[in-house]
Amino acid sequence: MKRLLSFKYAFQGLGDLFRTQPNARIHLAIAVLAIALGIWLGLTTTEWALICLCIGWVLAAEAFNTAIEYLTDLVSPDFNVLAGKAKDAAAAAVLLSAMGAALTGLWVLGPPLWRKVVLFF
Ligand SMILES: Nc1ncnc2c1ncn2[C@@H]1O[C@H](COP(=O)(O)OP(=O)(O)OP(=O)(O)O)[C@@H](O)[C@H]1O
Repeated sequence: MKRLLSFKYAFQGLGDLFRTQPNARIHLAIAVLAIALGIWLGLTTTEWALICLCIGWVLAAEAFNTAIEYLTDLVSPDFNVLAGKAKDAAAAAVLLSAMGAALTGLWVLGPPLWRKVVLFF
């Protein structure tokens, strides 16, 4: 029962993430687009594994960033240089993960997409 409850709390966290964080919603929309493109392009198993890893990685970074923002606001509601640095570092983690995912997405989806475009014309 306790195990089941921890899943419930995790899903509560997911709900809060997508309700309160516009950036998480943007990343989710990009993930849905990448999955739709992947289905259309007929990716291989390995390519799907890379896309799934990237999606999980970026959304997890968003969740950690949100957790750090909440904790920072709790611990330091007033201006504090260290609080700012903590939030900036968390935001940098999201940026780095998104840049890695964007490059991987280009690498995996780019060539088959290009072939489709060339075949079309
Ligand atoms: N308590 C604070 N003390 C000092 N600087 C802060 C503090 N809170 C926020 N900042 C600065 O303002 C920036 C924006 O903080 P904010 O809490 O608005 O995050 P955000 O822009 O809403 O992030 P996200 O868009 O990822 O939700 C931080 O990255 C930090 O540089």
